[in-house]
Formats: sequence, structure tokens, C-alpha cells
Amino acid sequence: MELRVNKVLKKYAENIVLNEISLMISEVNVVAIIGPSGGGKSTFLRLLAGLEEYDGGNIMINEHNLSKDDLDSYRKKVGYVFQDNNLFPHLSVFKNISLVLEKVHDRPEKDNKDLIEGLLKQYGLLEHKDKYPHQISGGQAQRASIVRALAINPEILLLDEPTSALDPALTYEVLQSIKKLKDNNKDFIIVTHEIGFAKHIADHIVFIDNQKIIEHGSVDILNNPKTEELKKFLDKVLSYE
Ligand SMILES: Nc1ncnc2c1ncn2[C@@H]1O[C@H](COP(=O)(O)OP(=O)(O)OP(=O)(O)O)[C@@H](O)[C@H]1O
Repeated sequence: MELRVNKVLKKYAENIVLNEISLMISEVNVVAIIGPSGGGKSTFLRLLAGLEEYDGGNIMINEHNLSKDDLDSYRKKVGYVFQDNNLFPHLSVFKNISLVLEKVHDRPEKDNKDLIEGLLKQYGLLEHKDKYPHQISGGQAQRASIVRALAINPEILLLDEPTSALDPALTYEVLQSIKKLKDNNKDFIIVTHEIGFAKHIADHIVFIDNQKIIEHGSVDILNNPKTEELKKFLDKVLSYE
């Protein structure tokens, strides 16, 4: 993917949440966004998804200019995985996935069976296809939401702390599914608190703290942080690992 973020400003009312952040990255497949709580990571991801507009600067992802392109059509090209899976509780796993293809991509349910079942099989969920979200584990539900995002064959996938609501065993399960995305050469950007995983999977790390991108680069920055902020953050999060 190619990401060109130029002096992007985002405010909620008068509160600055992203303060003129800039980032130029090209030829990477997996980007991990890390940093302390409240720093602006999820907000940044929502901007990259076209889910919200920004107040200044410019974002380009691949050839899409998010301030000029039609955001409705851009959103159809990205997959988004929410912190808490966001599946519809009254629909089966299969229907949750099919609905996006039906409503957003005009593909009738009967045409989606092979695609969805193939993906569910790949992600170890085929036997759960007719179950409702409350009948499967949190990890399975989160994996189903990854499959839902993948079903549209997105140009890029955005994952917002996909394991934050899960216990360690389920976290492991979901991280394995995310690793599979990488093995399948899918481009994705993940906001994560799992630093060990980020180190393992990312091509590029972006550290956001206090409304700014403080440091970014290859995973090597996690071994050799240049800034005091990243060093302090890593000391804190790695102290219990
Ligand atoms: N919709 C909103 N309206 C008003 N303020 C918001 C909104 N969304 C986020 N904020 C504020 O923006 C700041 C950044 O929030 P954000 O969720 O982007 O941080 P984060 O780094 O992802 O944190 P966490 O790791 O806890 O999820 C916070 O101060 C938050 O309260």
C-alpha cells in the first residue's frame, strides 16, 4: 500500500485529537499503529477508512484522495473490523456476511454462498455458519467479522484493536487469523496493544501519542526507540510480558 498523510488535523468540537500529523509510506503490506490510550489511534484509523472527515490537511491511500474522492464509493473498497466485532445479533454468521454483499455490493444471497463458505472454511468457522453471534465465542465472532470484512475483497483492511475485548486464549485465536491475512498477502493496517504481535507481523510501525505521530519506521524502532516517549511506552507495556 501507499499512504500519504499530510498535516492532517482532526478536532472534536474544539478538542484537537490529531494535530497536523504527516506520514509517507510506500511498498508495505502491514502497518501497526501503537501508542497509549487516548492518543488518537482509533480516530486516525476511522479517517483512513473514510468513516469520518478531517478538519485540515490531506490523506491519500493508494490512488484515493480522501478529501476529493467520493467517500461513499471509497468505503466500499475498504474492509473495517471493529473492536467489538459489531455483528448483527439477530442474524446468523452467514447472513451477517452476506448482507454486506447484498446491500453494499448488490450481490444477491444465492451468488454469495461459495465465496462465504470458502472463506468461513479457511478461517475455521464453516461449522458455525448458521449460528447467531450469541451462540459462538467472542474469538469466533471476531474472526467472523474479519471474514465479513474480507468478503468484499477489499483493497485494504483496517482493524481497530480487534483483540481488545478478548481473553488471552481467544486473543491468540484471532491473532492467528490476522496472521493468515498476512500469509495471503492482504494489505492491512491494525491498531493494536499487542506489541509482540506487531513486532512479528508488521512491516511498518507507527507510534501515536498525545495527538501526534511521535515516531515511525520498521519494526526495528521497537528494539531501538529514538524518542523518550516511545521508550517510556515500551518500558511500560513490556514490563509484564
Ligand atoms: N466521537 C468522538 N467525540 C468526541 N471525542 C472523541 C470521539 N472519539 C474519540 N474522541 C476523543 O479523542 C481522543 C482520541 O481518542 P481515540 O479513541 O482515537 O484514542 P486511542 O489512541 O485509539 O485510544 P484507545 O487506545 O483507548 O482506544 C480521546 O481524547 C477521545 O476521548
